[in-house]
Amino acid sequence: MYPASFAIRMFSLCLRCPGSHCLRYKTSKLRAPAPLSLTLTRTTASPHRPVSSQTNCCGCQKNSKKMSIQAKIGPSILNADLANLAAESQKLLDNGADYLHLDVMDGNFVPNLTFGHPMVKCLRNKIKDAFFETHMMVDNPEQWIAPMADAGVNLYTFHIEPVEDVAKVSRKIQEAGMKVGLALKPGTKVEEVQKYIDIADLVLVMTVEPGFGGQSFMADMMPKVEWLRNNYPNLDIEVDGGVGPKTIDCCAKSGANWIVSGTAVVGASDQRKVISDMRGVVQSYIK
Ligand SMILES: O=C(CO)[C@H](O)[C@H](O)COP(=O)(O)O
Repeated sequence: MYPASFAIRMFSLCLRCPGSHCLRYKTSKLRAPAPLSLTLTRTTASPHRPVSSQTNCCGCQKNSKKMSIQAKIGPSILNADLANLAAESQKLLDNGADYLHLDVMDGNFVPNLTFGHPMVKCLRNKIKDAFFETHMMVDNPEQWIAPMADAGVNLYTFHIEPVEDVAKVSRKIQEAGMKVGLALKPGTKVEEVQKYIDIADLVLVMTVEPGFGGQSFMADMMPKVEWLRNNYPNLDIEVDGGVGPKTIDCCAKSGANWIVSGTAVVGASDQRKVISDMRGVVQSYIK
C-alpha cells in the first residue's frame, strides 16, 4: 500500500498528461492498488483488460477510451416459485432480464439448501438460449464443475473463501467451457481476490450474507466495489443481495455493472419496468 502523499504526488504528475482521465498511480505499471478509502473515477489502464496501447511519456494512456463494460440485470430466482421455475424464468427473460442468476446452496457453506445441476439441466432443456450464471454457495465448488458445464451453465461463480487453490479451480472451469466468477462474502477483504483477477471474468461482491433472499442491502460493501472499479475499469463487477430500485443508484455509482436482483424483480407487478429502470441507472454511470 502506498502512502497518501505518494498517491497525491503521482496524481499531480498525471495532471500534466493530456489525457485528463489518467490516474497513473493505480495503473498496472505501478501495480499498487488504490487505498480502499479513495473514491476515484475514470481510469484508462487496467491490468485486467488494457484498453489502449497508446501511452504518453509518463506511461499514461494518450486517449481516453470508453469503458468496455455493459449494464446487465440478472434476476435471482431464489424467491421465485421453484415449482414453476421454467415459466417464472421465461417471464423474467421476456421482461428484459439479461441473464438468470441461479443460486446453488449446499446446506454447509450456507445454512440453506436449494438445487443442483439436475434442476439446472432441466431448466436448460426448457430455456435454450439464455445466459445462465450459477452462484455456487458450496463448500467444494470443484466438485460441481463438470456436471454444471454439462447442464449448460455459462458462468460459474464460486466463493473463494473455502477454496485452497482458486487458480486451479478457475482453470478447470475454463477448461470445461464456462466463464469464471469469483465471489466474496461480506467479511472477505477485496484484496484477497486481487491476485486472481486476471483469470476471472467477473467478481461478485455479496451485499448480504449469502444464504437467503429478501435481506437488507449492505451499503458498507460499496468501498469494495469502488476499489475494484477504480483498479479494474473493464472488469465485470456484480453485486447480489438486497438490490432493487432503492439501492441500485448506490451500486451503480460505486461501479457495479452486473446486477443481481431477486425479490425486487421477481415480486414486482411490472417486472419489465423495474429491470429497465435499473439497467438505465447502471448505464448512466458507465463512461
Ligand atoms: O445469493 C443470494 C442470497 O444468498 C441471492 O441471490 C440474493 O439474496 C438475491 O435476493 P434478494 O435480491 O431478494 O436479496
